[in-house]
This record gives sequence, C-alpha cells and structure tokens, in this order.
Amino acid sequence: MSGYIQEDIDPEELAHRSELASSIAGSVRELIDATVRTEVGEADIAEARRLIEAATEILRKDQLPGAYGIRFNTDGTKRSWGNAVLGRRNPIAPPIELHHGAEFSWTEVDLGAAYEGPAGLVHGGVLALILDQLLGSTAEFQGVPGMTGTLNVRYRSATPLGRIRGEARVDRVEGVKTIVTGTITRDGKVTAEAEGIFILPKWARGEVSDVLRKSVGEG
Ligand SMILES: CCCCCCCC(=O)SCCNC(=O)CCNC(=O)[C@H](O)C(C)(C)COP(=O)(O)OP(=O)(O)OC[C@H]1O[C@@H](n2cnc3c(N)ncnc32)[C@H](O)[C@@H]1OP(=O)(O)O
Repeated sequence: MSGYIQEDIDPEELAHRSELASSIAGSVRELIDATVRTEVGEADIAEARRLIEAATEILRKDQLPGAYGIRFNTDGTKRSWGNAVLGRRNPIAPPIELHHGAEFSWTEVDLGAAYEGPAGLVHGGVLALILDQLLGSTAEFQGVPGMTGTLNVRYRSATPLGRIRGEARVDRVEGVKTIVTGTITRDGKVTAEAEGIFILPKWARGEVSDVLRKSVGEG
C-alpha cells in the first residue's frame, strides 16, 4: 500500500523537525482563527492577503509531490504529520494530542471559532472527526488496528465551543473487527457518544499489519 514510508530520521533531528512542523502549523492555525474573527477593513484585508500569498510562495519553493503519508522510523515511531485530526504539520487539525492508558485513551482540546456549527456550538462533523480518530487510534494502540468500517455517533446534547474531553476504550475484538466505544464531554457532561467498528482490511492482513502493529506511537 503506497503512502506508508520507511524513513529513518535521527531522534534529535526528528525532534527538531517536529518542533518546526508544530510551530508553523500553530501560526497558520492562529491565522485561521484570526481570519474567522476579523473585523478589519478592506485595506487591511488586502495587506494581509499580500503577506499570506508571499508566505505561501516561500513554502511552495520546496514541496512534497503529494500528501505526507505515514512515515516510520525502524524503531516503529510513526509520523502522521499530515493527518486531518492530529497531524503536526496540519493547521486544519485541531490538533488533538492522544494519551493512551492501559484501559482507555483520552484527549483534551480547545475548539475555537474555526470549529463552529450551530451558533457558539461545535460542528457535529468535527466531533465525529475527532471521535473517528480517537476510537481508531485506541484500537491501534491496543494492537488491533483497522480502518473505520462504521462509526455511529449519538449527539446527546449540544457541545459549546471551548475545551472538550474525548475518551475511548476497546469494547471487544471479533476476528479482524475491533469494536471501540467513546464519549465527548464538555464541563463534565457527556454530549456525544460513539461506537466504531474498525476493520483490518484484506490488503493489510499480511506484512503491512506487522508494520502497523509494530508502530509505537506518534513521533
Ligand atoms: C490508524 C488509526 C487511525 C484510524 C482513524 C482514521 C480512520 C479513518 O479515517 S479510516 C478512513 C475511512 N474508512 C475507509 O476508508 C474504509 C473504506 N472501506 C474499506 O476499506 C473496506 O470496506 C473495509 C476495510 C472497511 C472492509 O473491507 P474488507 O477488508 O474487504 O473486509 P471483509 O473481509 O469484507 O469483511 C471483514 C468483516 O468486516 C465486516 N464489514 C465489512 N465492511 C464493514 C463495514 N463497513 N462496517 C461494519 N462491518 C463491516 C464484514 O461483514 C466481515 O465481518 P465478519 O468477519 O463477521 O464476517
């Protein structure tokens, strides 16, 4: 399967690149929030566009031919830096940082103006996006990875923008299927719950699954 790339990078260099990736993505994330909330006039918009276009041109000087993919060091450390939910290089990603315990995985993240659906509330699709990754990564961390086959989300009550917490745990494993459940809470109240079926696809049931199972987390 293309897109899975073995690319060994020395740990010190990797930490440096990771920091660089996070810093620029953080700046662009700020820019997105500023763009959503700006009230400045036409002249300031024109000036901001000029600067943004200049910055884009600098970044375009040296580009990957396509998406970032998923890259591994030989020790299994994995980089999903383009990922839409947790990608370190990706300003679209909230980004969520996942924590894995023996029993469950969790994340806490601030969702600002860029994630709005109904007025002042988190977009339901954004919650589904976060749940998809959180539940999928939980399955992966427990050594039973898979692609999302089905994700059911029940929105119990509205989720105001701000700091949310997500939690997930593997419920059971049935052959190549891993069933994971999870919740989103805001101020201690469960606002959404989900159940996902993660399936190890046919193409990954041999060699690739060994690579996936050996991966030890985000670098
Ligand atoms: C790495 C961790 C990060 C994860 C978070 C990110 C998640 C993602 O965004 S993944 C991207 C979104 N998902 C996709 O693109 C998946 C697209 N679908 C597919 O690739 C395939 O249909 C796939 C992998 C789900 C199943 O296909 P395939 O490998 O052929 O499965 P197959 O052998 O037919 O079926 C295996 C079992 O799963 C069941 N099954 C198949 N499809 C589904 C489904 N969509 N939902 C539920 N069960 C299913 C079958 O009934 C069968 O069950 P049983 O073993 O009990 O008979």
